[in-house]
Amino acid sequence: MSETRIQTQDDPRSKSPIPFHDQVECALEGRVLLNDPQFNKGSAFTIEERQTFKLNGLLPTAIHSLEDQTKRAYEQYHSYELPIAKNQFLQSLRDQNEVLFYRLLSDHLKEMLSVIYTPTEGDAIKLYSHLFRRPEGCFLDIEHPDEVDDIVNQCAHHDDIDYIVVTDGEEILGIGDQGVGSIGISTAKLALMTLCAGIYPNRTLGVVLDCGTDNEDLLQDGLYLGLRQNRVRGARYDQFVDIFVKSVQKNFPKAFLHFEDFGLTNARRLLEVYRPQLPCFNDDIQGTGAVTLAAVTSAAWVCKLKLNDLRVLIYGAGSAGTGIADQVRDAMAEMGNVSAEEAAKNIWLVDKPGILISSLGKKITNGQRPYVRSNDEFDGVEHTDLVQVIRRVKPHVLIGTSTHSGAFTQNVIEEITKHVDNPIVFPLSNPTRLAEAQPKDIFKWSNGKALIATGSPFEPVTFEGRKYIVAECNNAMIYPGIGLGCVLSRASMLSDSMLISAVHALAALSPALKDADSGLLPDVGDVRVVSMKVACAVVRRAVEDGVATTQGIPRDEAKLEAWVKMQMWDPVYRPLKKVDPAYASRDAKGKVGSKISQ
Ligand SMILES: NC(=O)C1=CN([C@@H]2O[C@H](COP(=O)(O)OP(=O)(O)OC[C@H]3O[C@@H](n4cnc5c(N)ncnc54)[C@H](O)[C@@H]3O)[C@@H](O)[C@H]2O)C=CC1
Ligand SMILES: CC(=O)C(=O)O
Ligand SMILES: [Mg+2]
Repeated sequence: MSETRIQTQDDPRSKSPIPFHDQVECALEGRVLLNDPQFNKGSAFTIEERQTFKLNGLLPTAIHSLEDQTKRAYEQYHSYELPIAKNQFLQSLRDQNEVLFYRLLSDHLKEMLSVIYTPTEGDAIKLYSHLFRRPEGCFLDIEHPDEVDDIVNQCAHHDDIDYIVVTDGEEILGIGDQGVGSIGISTAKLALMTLCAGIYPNRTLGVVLDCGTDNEDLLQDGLYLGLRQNRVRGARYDQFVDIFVKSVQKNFPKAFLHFEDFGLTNARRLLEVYRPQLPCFNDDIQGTGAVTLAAVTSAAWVCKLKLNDLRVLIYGAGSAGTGIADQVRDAMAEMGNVSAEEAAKNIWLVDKPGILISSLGKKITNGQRPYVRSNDEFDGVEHTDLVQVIRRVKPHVLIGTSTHSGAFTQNVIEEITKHVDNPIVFPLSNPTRLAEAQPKDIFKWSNGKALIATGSPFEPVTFEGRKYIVAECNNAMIYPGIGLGCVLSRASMLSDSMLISAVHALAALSPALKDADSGLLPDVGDVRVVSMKVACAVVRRAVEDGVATTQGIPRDEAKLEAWVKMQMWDPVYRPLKKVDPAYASRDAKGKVGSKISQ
């Protein structure tokens, strides 16, 4: 939306990278206005607005508040039984009235998060070509690279885009290659950016790079909406991604680029290529690494152990697994004042071939290489037998990022419990059905000793009358705050130290610091406050690292918090100001002509 700014020179808002919003300029009227989710207020349009924007006769007489509308929408939400139907209801609300959509979700975040994110969004992505009604986001296909630049520019609502999520759809939320339907992960991650961190919804862009799909079910599906061909790989793929990134740099030089759910062969490689070139981030590698390190840090406090004394075993050494390994290694190195190589000795990786040892040679990926062990260390051990590996390593921490449902068996949990007082066990694979173990089983098999966090939400567990809150260790707890911090500081890059600052800020909010059974990470219902605190830590570190380009960022802690909060978008209706279409900025016009909806 285009905002009218009313400021004095001393107003702290004059130094804000995100414009302040007293009023919203709008050039639309009549049905076109009602059909635009960005401006539509439905029954909440005032008498004056109904007159000014030619809405009389297009709405029932009564004027309702946003609170009334939220009540009605909540009732409607509950008239659907299946999570996927609830997901589709919320999607249609988002298509109709953006403020109401975000308000409903903000008021019921804990209840609805699993419906708009993992696991239900994974089902919606899988069914995308069958449930499709209205496009949302930006679709770029590898057969038309010369159109990328124009489309990227046209798809944006606003000339100033703050945050872009892009996926190529190869490894979606633990359910593999989902082709063009993966647009749903970009738009879902953006919805969370707005909900959890107050990023302005119209200053975001969700993108899918349609490079084909290797998912046979999709290729055989007559209703499939993407490119019906196998994935393009190699030089042509790299060129296509590069054209997209260059287009982002050209059209939206201030934007932060978030890579999501790229496949194993590309995720880390692309991050390494683009990290020095523009402010960007891979959520599955860095976001997952950061949130997991925060949960491990908080578990170490509970166990009264130092982080760098922990032995960590990671099962499933792909993007998420190696991202966690890197983050934990770097934190251990910093804390112990030792080299990364030395710190890596505390981390063991297991993948399909079993424990990663040097004789695996070319099967080892670049991301796994720092953690490869000598063959001798595992002499006499069946390399693919997790129980035997645990017997040899005696880990304090066991993390699952494998998509191998049930891999943490009773024998596995009993074995780890033999060697340490409180095993730290995180089955992080999504969706729920792919978790490496059920928290209630881990708790029972460890005699209530385990400290547990999961990738998808789980109910609290009980053992002998004791109730234990299972923390949701999902990157959604941290990437919104990191993203907000980068956007507000207009950081030229996301440095490693900014990530570590984000981790410390999150870990410091752990409820387990006060009560060991109350969860290793804050409750998802508190994520907005968490994001604000994480953003402050990221902004502060960006200034210290000299990568912040925003001028006049407050140094004082309380002022910094106020400055961050002030720039977070809230789902409330703002007065609409009529502007002449001929003079309106692009965002005041809403979607026009052939623009793809966002
Ligand atoms: N909780 C969170 O915040 C996050 C969770 N995840 C979840 O982690 C899982 C993995 O995601 P990515 O790392 O992106 O995928 P990926 O494909 O990059 O990595 C998966 C790894 O697990 C390995 N693997 C598969 N089956 C195995 C088995 N039976 N034994 C040992 N290793 C096995 C694969 O070879 C691969 O190296 C997914 O379920 C995903 O949803 C991913 C990102 C964030
Ligand atoms: C949470 C997430 O990013 C994933 O499962 O891929
Ligand atoms: Mg992901």
